[in-house]
Amino acid sequence: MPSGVLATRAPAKVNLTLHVLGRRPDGYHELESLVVFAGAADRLELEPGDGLSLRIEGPTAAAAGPADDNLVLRAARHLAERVAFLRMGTFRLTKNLPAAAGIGGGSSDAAAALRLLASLNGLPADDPRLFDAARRTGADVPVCLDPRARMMRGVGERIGPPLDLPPLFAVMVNPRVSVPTPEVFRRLGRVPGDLGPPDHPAVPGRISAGDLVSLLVAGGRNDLEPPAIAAEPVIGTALSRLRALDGCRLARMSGSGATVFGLFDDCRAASRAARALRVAEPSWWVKATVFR
Ligand SMILES: C[C@](O)(CO)[C@H](O)COP(=O)(O)OP(=O)(O)OC[C@H]1O[C@@H](n2ccc(N)nc2=O)[C@H](O)[C@@H]1O
Ligand SMILES: Nc1ncnc2c1ncn2[C@@H]1O[C@H](COP(=O)(O)OP(=O)(O)OP(=O)(O)O)[C@@H](O)[C@H]1O
Repeated sequence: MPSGVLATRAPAKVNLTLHVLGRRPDGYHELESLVVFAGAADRLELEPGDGLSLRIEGPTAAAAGPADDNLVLRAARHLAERVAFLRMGTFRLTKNLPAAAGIGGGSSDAAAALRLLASLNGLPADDPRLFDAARRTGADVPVCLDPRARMMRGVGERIGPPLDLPPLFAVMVNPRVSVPTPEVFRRLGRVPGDLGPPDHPAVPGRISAGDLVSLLVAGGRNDLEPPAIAAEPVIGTALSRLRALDGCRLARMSGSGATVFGLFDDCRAASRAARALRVAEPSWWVKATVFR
């Protein structure tokens, strides 16, 4: 068993598509989503020891709220309820990603905590108790457990096999507004029980970046974009700004927003676009990155 400090990255989750099929009788929404992970990430360390505690630092630490309520601790407690004599310790979270931003920052941190606890306690990555604890922590946590491109269905509990997608060169933009996920779903106005049929295009196991972008443009969408823009019109402005940049092939919102992303042909085009946007909107969070 490891005894030194353990560390892992908690990458941003990006919904390249987000189809809402309808609302289940329990109020949650049934989804189909192609999920990828960005180079942009938080970092989580675990120093094994007595008890369970968390220190948060980094540029977006304040937005993550009080430590006691943090999804890292909530995930650890859910796992401790399922695994007897779970070894824990002190977590140190370096928060770089914007919070309540549609990029699953908290969910990815929670999944990272479960990975570190699994490794400290010698639990196999496919231990069902890890998945159960992830589900209990939040809808986006299961897909973040093994952060690789996949289809996610149901309310996030039906995870497809990893997809071998080409790297996508992207610019992520957060116009510094936060939109609570429940409010965006509420504004969608779906009635419980009205479930439409699945309509997401099949994503081939191997596909070129050009074909993938064409598939996303022709057959994909984010159904939460209109209600999120209604709540925070600046999201619409951020999308228009991205679309107007040289070489932007697709601009779309991730999750329930407010983060939006643009896809570009190569790393240079993405870096150039990010620089231009930072000059035009110095107060926005702008990050050139790669999605995998
Ligand atoms: C929109 C996505 O980000 C897409 O990846 C996720 O579905 C949201 O995942 P999350 O933030 O982990 O969501 P949770 O914290 O579990 O749920 C927050 C709230 O969002 C709403 N919610 C969430 C997921 C879902 N499939 N249907 C919902 O209606 C519910 O009102 C819920 O109370
Ligand atoms: N580790 C964490 N990082 C960020 N926010 C956290 C964390 N733990 C708890 N929170 C709380 O959770 C709320 C949602 O944060 P998070 O960044 O996970 O949202 P999100 O990016 O919209 O997630 P999703 O894409 O899964 O809907 C925040 O308002 C914050 O108060």
